[in-house]
Formats: sequence, C-alpha cells, structure tokens
Amino acid sequence: MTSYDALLLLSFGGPEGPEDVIPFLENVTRGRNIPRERLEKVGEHYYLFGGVSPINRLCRDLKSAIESDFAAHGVDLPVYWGNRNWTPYLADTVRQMKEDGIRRAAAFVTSAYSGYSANDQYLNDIARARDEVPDAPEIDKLPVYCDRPGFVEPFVDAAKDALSRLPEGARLVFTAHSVPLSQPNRELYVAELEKAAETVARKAAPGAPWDLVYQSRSGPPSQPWLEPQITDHLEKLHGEGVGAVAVVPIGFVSDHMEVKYDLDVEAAGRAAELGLAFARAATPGTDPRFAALPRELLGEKP
Ligand SMILES: CC1=C(CCC(=O)O)c2cc3nc(cc4[nH]c(cc5[nH]c(cc1n2)c(C)c5CCC(=O)O)c(CCC(=O)O)c4C)C(CCC(=O)O)=C3C
Ligand SMILES: [Fe+2]
Repeated sequence: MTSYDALLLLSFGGPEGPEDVIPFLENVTRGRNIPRERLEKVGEHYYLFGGVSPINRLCRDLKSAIESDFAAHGVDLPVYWGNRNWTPYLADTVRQMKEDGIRRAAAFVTSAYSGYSANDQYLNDIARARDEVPDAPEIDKLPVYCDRPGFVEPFVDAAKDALSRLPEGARLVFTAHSVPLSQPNRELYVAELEKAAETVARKAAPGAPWDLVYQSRSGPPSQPWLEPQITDHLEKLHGEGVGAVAVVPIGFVSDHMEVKYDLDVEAAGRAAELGLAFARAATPGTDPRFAALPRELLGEKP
C-alpha cells in the first residue's frame, strides 16, 4: 500500500509531573518573547492538574488507536511517537527508528492546520531532529487534514451533542489557538479554521449563526494576536441576550491543557459568572474515524 516503512506520530509534548513543568515551559518558549508572568500563570494551570499534561496519555491512546486501525486493515507498519517539547523527544525517536532500520517514515502531526505553529514549526522540528542523527531516516510530513471527514465528522457529532445538552437557540462558538498577527502563514491558518468551522456548523446546526474566536494568547500585550478572545466574546454574546453557548475546540485534535484549562476552567467559569449556559464539545481524541486518518493519508502517498 505504501513505500513508507514506519509511521511517526509527532506531537507537542507536555510535563509528566510537577518537576517537569518549568523545564517544559522553558522548552516551549525559548527565544519567543513570552513574558515571565505568563509562564508562571501557565505553570499554575499545570499544577492544578498535578503537573501532568493530558497530552501524553492522549498521544499514547492515539498511538494505540492507530495501531489497531492498521491491524484491522492489514497495514503492517510500526508506529513511533516523538515530541517537540518533552520526552519522548523527537530526536531520540528518530535515533531509535534509525537503529531499528527504518529508512523512510511518514509523520502524522497532532495538529490539523497550516500556519507556522501548526505546521511549519513541526517541519523545522523534523529537520532539526534528523540533523542530530547521522544517516537519519527520511521523514515526510503527511498533509494537513483539517478538511478531511476523519477530522470534521467527529466535530459534527460533538457539536450536535453539545447543543443537545443546552436549551434551544444556543450559539455555536468555535475556538482555536490564537497566534501573533505577524506569524508566517497566519492567513492560511485562519482561512482553514473558517472553512472547518463553517462545515461543522452547516452540518450540526444548518442555518444557525456561529462564530470563530481565539484562546490561549501568550505574547506581550503590545503584540497583536488573533481576536476576539473567547472570554471577551462570551461577555459580548451575553450582552446581546444570548443565553447558551456550545463551544467547539475546532483548532485542536484532543483534550490537552488548552482545552482542559482555558476552556473547561477559564471560559466555563466566565460563562457561569455571566449566567450563560455552557457546553464544551468533545475533540476527535481517539475517535476511530480520526485514528483512520494516518492510514487514509498514507494511501494517497506514492
Ligand atoms: C497554533 C497553536 C497550537 C495548535 C496547533 C498544535 O496543536 O500544535 C498550539 C498547541 C499547543 N500549545 C501547547 C502549549 C503551549 N503553547 C504555548 C505557547 C504558544 N502556542 C502557540 C500556538 C499554538 N499552540 C503560540 C504562537 C505560542 C507562543 C509561543 C510560540 O510562538 O511558540 C505555551 C507557552 C505558555 C503560554 O501558553 O503562553 C504552552 C505551554 C500545547 C500542549 C498543551 C498540553 O500540555 O496539554 C499544545 C497542543
Ligand atoms: Fe501553544
């Protein structure tokens, strides 16, 4: 089916305990002009969860789900896992792949979109990790998949489910990670988000109004980032007389910290203060349709 001899699951990485939190945050923000106060605040989000990011278990579970999908469809490829910011570090995974005799791998990234943070930075990660390993395997990133049914359909079901938990007339609010306006390929990132949100909205609540907003901004206040921020937007909707919101984290593939804290704690808390009914839609996570995407994308590659 493919000329690749391995699949590489490539993700962001996250701390596995309290002592990992600061070194992890330093890895993420090295050279990126993030204020120290923001780091300390984000550190608290992780401590609230025992210093453990949910993203690691999500990656382990997704890896198993991909392996099951491969097995069920007769795809005989090993699946490896490596991260940008924490163990298992990508370079160590690439070294292991080399030792195992892997020559050519396809990378499935836990981000569905184009843009610098969501795509280009992962390409840089691959190049840097390969530079560290003599005679490293070739690694091709699989294409962005924000428009694929395997990504979109789980969100359609999740949006319907969130709406079903709310009174009639709830507003669909799609949310994605903000990025600086100056970030390379920001326009493409936004265009893809709008398209994905539009597709999900059309299928989940035909004809109903919806919004795309942003969350988790981290730069200095002087630097413009994508807006509006979700909490400001909830206030605006409340002011307009909207009584309920179904929040769909369309910018993410799993319930990692940006979802568990910034939405389930912060945005839900703001909604509660406002008396706004709030339901958060699930992310694709290990949905079998999502776990089938690596196989489907591989099948399109020579
Ligand atoms: C577009 C985008 C995605 C979606 C695409 C994708 O999924 O890759 C994403 C995902 C994630 N971001 C994550 C964590 C963090 N991101 C930070 C900082 C930043 N993110 C940015 C953008 C994005 N980030 C940007 C422009 C910055 C500023 C610094 C820089 O220019 O790079 C910081 C620093 C502290 C802070 O928040 O200020 C942390 C801790 C985690 C792991 C969560 C967990 O542990 O469960 C995940 C999945
Ligand atoms: Fe981030």
